[in-house]
Amino acid sequence: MIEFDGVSRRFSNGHFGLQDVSFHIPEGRMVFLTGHSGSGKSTLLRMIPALDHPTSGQVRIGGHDLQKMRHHQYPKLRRQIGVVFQDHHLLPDRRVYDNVALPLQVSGYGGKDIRRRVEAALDKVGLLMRQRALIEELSGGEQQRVNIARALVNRPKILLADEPTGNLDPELSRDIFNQFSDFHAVGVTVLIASHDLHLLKTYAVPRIVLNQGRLSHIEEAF
Ligand SMILES: Nc1ncnc2c1ncn2[C@@H]1O[C@H](COP(=O)(O)OP(=O)(O)OP(=O)(O)O)[C@@H](O)[C@H]1O
Repeated sequence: MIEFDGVSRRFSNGHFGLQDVSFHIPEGRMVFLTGHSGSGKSTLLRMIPALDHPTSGQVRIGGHDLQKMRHHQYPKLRRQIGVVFQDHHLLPDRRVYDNVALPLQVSGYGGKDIRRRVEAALDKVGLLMRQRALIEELSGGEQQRVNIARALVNRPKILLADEPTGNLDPELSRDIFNQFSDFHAVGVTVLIASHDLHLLKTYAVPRIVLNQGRLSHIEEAF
């Protein structure tokens, strides 16, 4: 499902964000991506929806070689991938509902379908009752849950999250990880970058460990 084959990313300043990284995540698996700050986690995640590209090596998603993909095919790829990235800002002066509906509007869904899907996604993250609230009225944890609902509303095959618990408190962080675990249970392939080792070790989930842009090792689930 997600395959990296000898992937390197060299930036214009000569620095390698990733160096010769290879792994394969089969469909329906949940995997953690760990490593110290600057080890290349975000660089790796950004390549999956083709937001960034390898300078050498291959990335294949669902059997499709991204290097051979044309720009006009990216929207189709991206519709299959839900992302919870730190820089995916919500619109603070718009309602929860509108923020979650946005990807469906972009994909051309009709009004009734949008309502059904948005409500289902908000229900999953426990925010159905807050759908009329403005984003700026929500707590940090609630906003993160809106982010997750927005990433899921297109029913993606893959869910990517980059430090999804940021500086949330431990209880909320666990809540959010449990939600990812639920999506994995219904067949979504889930890849989460996190350096919260304390939290990660409570889940029986394999880990890809990066060190200075290189794949250090893969730890199987205990
Ligand atoms: N556009 C860029 N130009 C030059 N160097 C970059 C660029 N983007 C990232 N880097 C460098 O590549 C390395 C990997 O960065 P990346 O953001 O992928 O790490 P990370 O593991 O996600 O870190 P963190 O946990 O702090 O978010 C870092 O040394 C970073 O400074």
